[in-house]
Parts: sequence; C-alpha cells; structure tokens
Amino acid sequence: MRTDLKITDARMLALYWLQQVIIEGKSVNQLMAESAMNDEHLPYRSLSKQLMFGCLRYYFQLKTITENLLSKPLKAKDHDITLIIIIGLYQLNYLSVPDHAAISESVELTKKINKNWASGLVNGILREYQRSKEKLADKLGRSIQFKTAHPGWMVKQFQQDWPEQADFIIEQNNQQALMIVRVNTCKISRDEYQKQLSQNDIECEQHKLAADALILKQAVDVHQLPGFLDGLVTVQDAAPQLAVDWLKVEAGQRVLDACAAPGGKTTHLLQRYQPAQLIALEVSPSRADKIKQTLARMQLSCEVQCADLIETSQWWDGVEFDRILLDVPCSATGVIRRNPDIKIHRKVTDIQPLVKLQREMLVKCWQMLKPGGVLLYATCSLLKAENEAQIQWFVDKESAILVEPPESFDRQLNHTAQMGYQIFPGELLMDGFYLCALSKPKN
Ligand SMILES: C[S@@+](CC[C@H](N)C(=O)[O-])C[C@H]1O[C@@H](n2cnc3c(N)ncnc32)[C@H](O)[C@@H]1O
Repeated sequence: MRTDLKITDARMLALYWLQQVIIEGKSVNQLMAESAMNDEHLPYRSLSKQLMFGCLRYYFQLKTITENLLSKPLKAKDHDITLIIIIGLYQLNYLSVPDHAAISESVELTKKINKNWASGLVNGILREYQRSKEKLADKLGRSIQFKTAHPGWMVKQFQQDWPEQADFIIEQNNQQALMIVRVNTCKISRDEYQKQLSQNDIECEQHKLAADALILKQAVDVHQLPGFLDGLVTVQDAAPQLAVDWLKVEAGQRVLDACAAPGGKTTHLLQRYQPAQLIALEVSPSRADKIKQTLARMQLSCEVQCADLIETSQWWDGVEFDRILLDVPCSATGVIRRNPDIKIHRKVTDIQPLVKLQREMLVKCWQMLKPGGVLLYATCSLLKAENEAQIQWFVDKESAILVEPPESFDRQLNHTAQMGYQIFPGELLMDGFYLCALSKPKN
C-alpha cells in the first residue's frame, strides 16, 4: 500500500499500521503515539486497533494459513496483499463480523489500494479457507507457528526455560492484558481515586499485591481518567510497581534510576519515598524528554540526566548511591500481551547481545553502589538467561548478598525462580516480569 493514499476506513488504517509494523519495523507503541496526533485516524482508530492488535497476536498462525492457501508466494512488493488476506482471516476466525462482510471488505480493500488485480485472488483464498478450515487445521496441526501463534525459537526457549509453565505462558501471551493504573498517592489515596472512577462510570478493583494499583474492567482512553492531566494517575502494569516496594528507600538517601525512561518507576519512587537525591538516567534524548513530561504531568521533580550508564566518566560525580534501580533493556518477552509486535521483531540473535549489555550494566552499577547499599535488578523478560542466570553469574563473581523480599511477595508470588521472583504473564493479573534485590557487603 502506498503511504500517500488517503485512509478512508478502519480496515485500510489497520493495513497501513500492519505494514508499518511488519515491513517498516515500527513498534505498536510508536505507531499508537503517532496516531494519537493524527485527527484523520480518529473515526477509525478503535476498530483499526482491534484489527491490528489481533492480526499481530495471531500473525504467525494466520501467515502459516495464508502460505498454505497460496499456490505460489506473492512478490515482496505485494506484501500488502498477504496482509489483506491476514486481516480477512483474522475476522473470519476471531471476530463476530459475518463471514460475507469479512470477505467482501477484504476484496474492497484491494481496490482501495489500487490493486484491483488481486481482488479475485483475495476472494478465492478467503472462500477456500471457509471451505477447508477443518482440513487445514488437521494438516497444519503439527506446525508450531500455527498451534501457538509464536515464532518457533521463542516457543522452544519458553519450553527449555519453563517446561511446566510454557503452555500457560503461550496461552497468556495470546490474551489481551487488562488496563492497570497507578494512583499518584502524593495527590490522592487509592480508595479516593477508586471512588472518582466509579463516579465516572469506570469500574475497577484494587490490585491485591501492588498497593497503588487499580485494575480497570474495561480499557479507556487516558483522557477519560479523571485528573489524568493533573497527574492523579498514570498507566502502569502492577508487576513493575513491585520494584519500588522491594527497593525500600530510606529518607535522605541518594538514589539512581539507571535506565529510567519513560519514567514509570522514577515517578513511583518519588511518590513513595523522600530521597535526598534521585537521578533518572536515560541514554536516549527523546526518551529522556518523556521522563521530563511524565514528571511535569505528575507534578514531581528530580534530576534527569541524558547519558550512557556505561560511560560513567561523562555523568557520574563519583559519590556512591545508597539505592540503585536497574531496569535493564531486555527481550520484553514478558509483555507480549501488550506488545504483540515483539513476537515479530524479537530475534533469537538479539538475546546474547542483551545479556552482555545487562552484565556490563550490572557491573557498572555495582561500582557506584555504597557498601551496605541495595541494587534492584528488573526485566520484563521471561528468559532465564536475562534473569536468574544473570543474577547467579553476578553473585558468583561479586559476593553480592540476596536481599529478602517484602513478606507480601513471599505470601502471594510463586517461587519458580531459584533467585529473585519470576512473574508470568497473567499471574495475579500482572505482566511477565523479573525482580531481584542484591546488597553490597559492608567492607
Ligand atoms: C526497560 S526500559 C526502562 C523503563 C523504566 N524504568 C520505567 O519504569 O518507565 C529501559 C531503558 O533503558 C534505556 N537504556 C538503554 N541503554 C542504556 C544505557 N546504556 N544507559 C542508559 N539508559 C539506557 C532505554 O533507552 C530504555 O528507555
């Protein structure tokens, strides 16, 4: 689809977005942020989002079906036609759209993108699918991509790391996550904010483990959340909210949030504790700006530094920190429900470089930690190599001491990891996340 074509309906916008994610490599977060500024998208956004997220969630399954139905692969320049078939298959399989409408709208879409020649092909493939759905399911039953809607390497990795939980992880990854918000308790209590939501007909319940979190029954646009622009609330899953509970900052301490953008945990630290100093460090200038915007909206303040954590000589004044939050860049395999594009964008070859970077970050942060100080290591990954194996490597090397978690963790979270806590997507209504706190021995 040519990008200069005028978008005239929801399916066309979904096709444009899918092309941006799958061909251009954009993330859904980036696309949604761009689209929020584009008024032309407004009338179609809701259905387009449903179509795009659904197609990405089931991409590997729907692509396998498409490849099987096509007598020969389409040329690379006609990838948009493959995507139209995938959008059609998604509607036939997962939405309550009548079959005839799903097919005719897909055929219309070929014309809207000036590829009339493909209308017969799209019509034929979707009708063939209607006729041979069961037979095809039997034939493809042994394909991992068809069965799990995940790339094969990822399924193997989950099975290797978590043989007992792999099926649960895969099943959860194909679900839609609930919207969870964190109340800014500097401004309003969770109980009071829950009342405000209820007065605005937004139903929610309190999260059992994350003390500031409310789980919304239905996702809403952030601007429908009362006091959003005044910083009463922010959108954040419950699992990352636990990081701040485990770090336990004492009044007057010096704290580093080492990988801070977009500032979710920075603002949580500030609303929960009174550190003498908090530095929010972020290497990407545009993402460092996001921290500043989040701080401004939530009416909180701290020092934001845009620099590379590893290059300490460029930003660190040499004074050690009492607490360090190290929320490293990772495979993000724990947040696939919210970012289904990760199944497409993440490659098996990404993992080793990430593990290497995480190790370098751990070593650097340890050098900046005061004896007796605490470092909290966190990822939104499900892979052992990024999580407990990383901590095992570090503890063996550095005589770091494992810090006891808050009692509430022990009571409510499963002990699946040898060290720290591995949370699986869907567990206690949370995203997949890993946390472990380490203390540096006093000389
Ligand atoms: C998992 S995200 C952090 C999320 C954040 N803690 C929050 O709660 O909102 C990791 C961040 O680390 C940043 N990052 C990556 N490499 C870095 C480096 N060398 N120095 C500092 N920040 C880095 C990334 O740009 C990204 O914003």
